[in-house]
Amino acid sequence: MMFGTLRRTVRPALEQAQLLSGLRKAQIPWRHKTHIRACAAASSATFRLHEDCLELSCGGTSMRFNYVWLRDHCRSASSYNSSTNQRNLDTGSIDLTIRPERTTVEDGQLVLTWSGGHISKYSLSWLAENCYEVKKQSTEQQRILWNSDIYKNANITAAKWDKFMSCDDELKKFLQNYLLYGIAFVDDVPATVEATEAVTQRVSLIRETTYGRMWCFTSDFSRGDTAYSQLALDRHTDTSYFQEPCGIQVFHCLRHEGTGGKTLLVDGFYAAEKLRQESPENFELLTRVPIRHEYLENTDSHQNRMTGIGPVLNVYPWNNEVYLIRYNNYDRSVINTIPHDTVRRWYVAHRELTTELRRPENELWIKLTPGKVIFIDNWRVLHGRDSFTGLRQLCGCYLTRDDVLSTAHRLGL
Ligand SMILES: C[N+](C)(C)CCCC[C@H](N)C(=O)O
Ligand SMILES: O=C(O)CCC(=O)C(=O)O
Ligand SMILES: [Fe+2]
Repeated sequence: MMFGTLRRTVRPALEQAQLLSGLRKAQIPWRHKTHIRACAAASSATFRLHEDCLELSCGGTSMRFNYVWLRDHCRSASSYNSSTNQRNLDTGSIDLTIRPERTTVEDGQLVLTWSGGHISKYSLSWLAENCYEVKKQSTEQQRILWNSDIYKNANITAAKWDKFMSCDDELKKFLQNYLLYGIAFVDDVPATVEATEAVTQRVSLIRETTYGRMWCFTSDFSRGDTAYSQLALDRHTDTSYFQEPCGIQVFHCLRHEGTGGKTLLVDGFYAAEKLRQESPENFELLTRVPIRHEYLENTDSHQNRMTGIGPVLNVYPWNNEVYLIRYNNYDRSVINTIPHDTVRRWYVAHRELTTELRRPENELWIKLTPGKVIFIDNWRVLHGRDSFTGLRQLCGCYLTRDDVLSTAHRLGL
């Protein structure tokens, strides 16, 4: 997370643990466990000063804090502006061999006195929430991974247009579903581009791309891409050719007079976790090999040339949690950044992931009808469609993930 960009209060560690235990565990077969000990609530702790770090033991957890880190994270008024949530301290001026002259634990706080007299105080709960030892065992985002049965049995209700547009609680419930499952619906939306735009703006900012801000498309080959045909599209994520693929895709079927055209949804993280369990080496390879995706369009009215580079599975290095899947066999470009033997192993790993993604029990098929707007987490859930006949008109747009998460955090999620 970039300093200064993300200004939000961090959910207290214990609250996060409670949220986790409140989820139905049986539905999250491959969720990483969060082990947050009672430390956050503890008012006392013992410490030891090592050569390059302070070791704090509280509530059965041992945490190690580097001395420069401690000085850098001082929350005193001169070091940190708590009204803008930004650092005042010049990190470049900290002596890299700094050590505290005096160390005490009083009233649930670690108190350090540095040479020169500056005093830093850290609450034990803040330290517990922010130490590596806890972070490496927790997830950044709680999710319920699903296959078709799990999703259907969860009986998630769609938000309703009227309530959604006026009531923050309805928006919050919708976003909670979106965060947990990677898909969420709003029903009874007027079948117009304007209403679709309004429903989207209730969530966050629209991300303009080469396809426009709000787009409306049909099988007219108006763009150089298979989406603009009547052909079936296998499961994929969109805009994998962006350095930062769009976070969310919104679809609203305004009209369909014909057959077919059902929407396919697959939880990419469910498949990825299966792969991790069954072939850790193949999973690991897909997190390491950089893959290029490309959008090359050269028609009379549109010239585009875009390239995005990144592995199929993106994981946070400290806890191995998957946070983004790039999977688009149509737009995947030439593989030329790895030697031939790694290429061979990559195809094996990719095949295994493909097998998981294609298991019929993992497929959720939905017929989008006028009035039903779907929001898809394009970093997690793959979409596709059945071939179709007749006039079929879809409108929608993309959103950036950061903006949507920010709305969710504002609502306390
Ligand atoms: C959604 N909309 C029709 C506007 C664009 C479709 C983009 C298709 C592209 N192959 C991709 O997967 O990113
Ligand atoms: O036509 C559809 O249902 C979806 C097509 C598609 O994958 C897209 O527009 O991104
Ligand atoms: Fe797509």
